[in-house]
Amino acid sequence: MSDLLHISGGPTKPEVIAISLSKMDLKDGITFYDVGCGTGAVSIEASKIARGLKVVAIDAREKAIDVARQNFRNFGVEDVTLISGESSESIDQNAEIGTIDCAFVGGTKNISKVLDVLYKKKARKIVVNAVRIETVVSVMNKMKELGIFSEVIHVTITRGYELTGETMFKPENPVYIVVGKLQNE
Ligand SMILES: C[S@@+](CC[C@H](N)C(=O)[O-])C[C@H]1O[C@@H](n2cnc3c(N)ncnc32)[C@H](O)[C@@H]1O
Repeated sequence: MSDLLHISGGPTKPEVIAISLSKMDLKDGITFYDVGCGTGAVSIEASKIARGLKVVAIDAREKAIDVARQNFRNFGVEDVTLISGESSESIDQNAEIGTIDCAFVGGTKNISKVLDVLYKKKARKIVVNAVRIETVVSVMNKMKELGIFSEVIHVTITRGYELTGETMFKPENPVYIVVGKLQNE
């Protein structure tokens, strides 16, 4: 198996991906949006959970799209549409977008507009990762305004590493996971 190609800002830590995806109830054949996909690591893990996942991966950085494309090829993610652009505009303008079952939002620029557009497209489950407290508060407030706020989780990971033949632990930056779902979910 190839190593995942990295890019600045990514990949999302595997433990954070695991918790985020556990909130989505992924099932075979559903449509999964990776908003601010970076390396594509989240879509790759989601594809391991649900066979036949239809992935739509969006990033505003051309470099991220190139890296994600290579990672998808290397990890055998086949049913994937890559979109280069600002996600609030790309999702809104893409007339072909049908159902959005689950959306993972790892890139929070213009987050209020992104949430508006995901709500407009009736995304059933939305999971946002954020690291800045101001972003967390605005995501929570926006989800409450839309009537979709479900829960917020603060995740800290402390990873062991070897030091002089023994084991020390080093904390990584905390991540907040904000979950939104449509009322009937
Ligand atoms: C923290 S990185 C995402 C990491 C990714 N989940 C991974 O595992 O590699 C955030 C990414 O979101 C993108 N991004 C942020 N806001 C965006 C937006 N509104 N539309 C499209 N891409 C966005 C950035 O270009 C960046 O590549």
